[in-house]
This record gives sequence, C-alpha cells and structure tokens, in this order.
Amino acid sequence: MNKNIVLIGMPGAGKSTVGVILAKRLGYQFIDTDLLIQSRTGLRLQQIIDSQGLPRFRDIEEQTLIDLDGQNSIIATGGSVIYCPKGMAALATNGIFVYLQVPLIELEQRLADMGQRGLVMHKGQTLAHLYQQRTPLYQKYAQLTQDCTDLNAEQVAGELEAALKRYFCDVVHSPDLM
Ligand SMILES: Nc1ncnc2c1ncn2[C@@H]1O[C@H](COP(=O)(O)OP(=O)(O)OP(=O)(O)O)[C@@H](O)[C@H]1O
Ligand SMILES: O=C(O)C1=C[C@@H](O)[C@@H](O)[C@H](O)C1
Ligand SMILES: [Mg+2]
Repeated sequence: MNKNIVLIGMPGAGKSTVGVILAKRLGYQFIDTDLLIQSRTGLRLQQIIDSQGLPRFRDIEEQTLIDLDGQNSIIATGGSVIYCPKGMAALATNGIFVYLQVPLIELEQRLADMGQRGLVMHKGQTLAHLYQQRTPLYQKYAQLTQDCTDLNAEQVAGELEAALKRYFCDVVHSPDLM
C-alpha cells in the first residue's frame, strides 16, 4: 500500500498540525502543499494573493498539485484545493481524501489571525459563508471523514490512525473502495 493520505478541510481545521503528527505515527513522509507553493514562488501565500490576485493564486495551487509526486505521504492541502478539479484529480490518482471536519465555532476561535493567512475568499465574505459554501465540496471528495469536535491535535491523529487502519482493512476485503 503506497497510497498518500490527503487531508482536506477548512482553513484552521488542523491539516498541517495533525498531518505532521500522523506522519510520525505512521512512518510516512509529510508534505504541505502551502509550503510547496511558497517555495515555488518565493512568496508567502498572502503576498501572492495581494500582488497577483485570487485567480492567479488558484492557478499556481492547481499546478503545484498536478506536479506533486508523493508516495506513502501525508499531504496537508490548503483549504481551497477543492476549487481545483484538475488538482484534486491529480491527488486522487494515488491518494485517499480524508476530511477533517471541525465545527464553525471552533474554527472561528482558532482563526483569530485570519487576515494574514491568505484565504481564498472575496471581500465581504465571512468564515461562515465560506463554511457553508465549502462543506458540500469537502464531503463530495472525502473517502473518510474525521469528526474533530472538541479533540486536540494529538487526539485527532490517534483517532485518524485507527480509522485509517479500519479503512484499509475494509479495502482489502472490498477493493472497490479504492
Ligand atoms: N485539534 C485541534 N485542536 C485545537 N487547535 C488546533 C487543532 N488542530 C490545529 N489547531 C490549531 O489551529 C490552528 C490552525 O491549524 P493548522 O494550521 O494546522 O490548520 P490548517 O488546516 O493547516 O489550515 P490552512 O488551510 O490555513 O493551512 C493552529 O494554531 C493549530 O495549532
Ligand atoms: O482555505 C483557504 O482559502 C486557504 C488556505 C491556506 O491553507 C492556503 O492554501 C491559502 O491561503 C488558501
Ligand atoms: Mg495548513
């Protein structure tokens, strides 16, 4: 089994934080697509969005996903990947999508510094709008959903490790899940 585990979910859901912990537990590589975008451009995410605009940021994100070549990796994506169908298709060729589902109220508490995180949202949009718009997209792509309500990052990683073991065990018995 050399599939990647691709973490998707809202900004602040814990994809990067949980991803590192999970990679250590499973002995996987860890890849963060936001960091790949930064090293590719030499710019911070917020700088790209401010100086080149959202459509250009999304193009760069899509190309980064298409070019990504990982195996046995936990891949923390940016919250906006679900707007990149070609990028999602590229990730799907060798990965399963795991949705980290966090209640809006917990995300609002975590994202006090939202202005500097370079989110793909339009002026006047709130986090609640974004949550409503994106939730069906995360659900559409997810092969596994991890409920993270009231769990710290270590606990999420622990629950996810167990859920992944169950998932891969089921796959062995019914391979059409992959
Ligand atoms: N399960 C958790 N419980 C509480 N706080 C958490 C949890 N997971 C992550 N955090 C905290 O929430 C913040 C955002 O986490 P993180 O950067 O991992 O989110 P992300 O999903 O990678 O977001 P982005 O899409 O912006 O990259 C960090 O301050 C992190 O420490
Ligand atoms: O959810 C979002 O809109 C984003 C989240 C970040 O991880 C980055 O990928 C980018 O800043 C966009
Ligand atoms: Mg992240």
